[in-house]
Amino acid sequence: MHEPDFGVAGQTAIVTGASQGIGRAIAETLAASGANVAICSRSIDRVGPVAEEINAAEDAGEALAVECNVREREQVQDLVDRTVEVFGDIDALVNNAGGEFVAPFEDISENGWNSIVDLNLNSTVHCTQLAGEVMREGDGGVIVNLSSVNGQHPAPNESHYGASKAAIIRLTETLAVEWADDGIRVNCVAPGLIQTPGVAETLGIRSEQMPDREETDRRIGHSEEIADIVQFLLSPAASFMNGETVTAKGVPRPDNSFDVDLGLE
Ligand SMILES: CCCCC/C=C/C(=O)SCCNC(=O)CCNC(=O)[C@H](O)C(C)(C)COP(=O)(O)OP(=O)(O)OC[C@H]1O[C@@H](n2cnc3c(N)ncnc32)[C@H](O)[C@@H]1OP(=O)(O)O
Ligand SMILES: NC(=O)C1=CN([C@@H]2O[C@H](COP(=O)(O)OP(=O)(O)OC[C@H]3O[C@@H](n4cnc5c(N)ncnc54)[C@H](OP(=O)(O)O)[C@@H]3O)[C@@H](O)[C@H]2O)C=CC1
Repeated sequence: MHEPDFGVAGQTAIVTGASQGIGRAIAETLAASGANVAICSRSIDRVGPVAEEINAAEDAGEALAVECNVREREQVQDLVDRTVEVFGDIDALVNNAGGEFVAPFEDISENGWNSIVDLNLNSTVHCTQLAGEVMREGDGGVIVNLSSVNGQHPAPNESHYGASKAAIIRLTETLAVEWADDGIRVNCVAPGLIQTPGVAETLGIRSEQMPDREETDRRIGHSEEIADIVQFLLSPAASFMNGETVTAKGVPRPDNSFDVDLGLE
């Protein structure tokens, strides 16, 4: 009888933006399954405690915390170097760090546009090229990128974010083809609205003010529900998936609306 292998034990995975939210859930999930994780954020004071918590857990993989702004290529190179130094190799990369602000297109300055494209798209390029170099010189690997439903469908006031997340989907598809012969799979996850500190900040509300999952039939997702999909894509069970985008948005929202008042006109 065939038994599916959803495991990641023994893998070394870089997870960007892992001090909170989806990235933290991904790091904790992979480590709980026996993977070693190199996790980063812009502040060692924020990401360090996540690594400490993982390292204190029994029967989990090890965590290395690195202060790294993924918008800065030389800092990403340091993240890659330190991961190889400590764990010996890189098997997986999860390009999770990202963000946005909500604003009408006409009100987004050149710097505002560039900051979101830089944070979401260019950082994914830095991490993928530099960690990908290690994978290509070694025995391949697996990459998972975080896009968004807003990269698949239009949403007002998210032009910069939507454009950067749509580009991530096409980058995923292109690299899956380019790097297939290097033994590298590249896939993508496109979440709907997920309850995280970042979303609460974007919406200008406290996390606990967000509608709870039970309060609405079009509920907001939880970070762990995205982490589980990422683990699947990194596992041997997904060995025949390459260049795909997995959407996770609960009940479909054909009009792409949220059950949250964004406070915008
Ligand atoms: C609505 C539901 C959302 C659903 C989808 C969820 C998507 C997510 O990604 S949620 C999780 C992400 N977390 C966050 O987005 C955190 C909250 N946002 C931020 O911390 C920041 O906005 C940032 C990280 C996204 C950008 O930071 P940074 O690059 O440091 O930006 P600066 O403050 O230096 O500003 C650069 C530039 O952008 C202009 N700007 C900033 N906010 C706004 C705004 N609300 N409206 C218009 N313009 C904005 C800012 O003025 C600067 O431009 P210049 O003034 O021309 O220099
Ligand atoms: N939550 C949602 O509804 C959705 C989220 N997504 C995507 O999922 C990903 C995670 O979102 P979410 O968990 O909500 O975000 P949060 O804002 O809650 O967390 C973002 C994480 O990224 C880190 N980070 C931000 N900027 C940088 C940077 N320049 N370099 C390194 N780390 C950085 C933050 O750490 P620190 O501040 O310590 O640097 C934090 O750990 C993003 O790509 C987002 O676009 C997609 C669809 C929906």
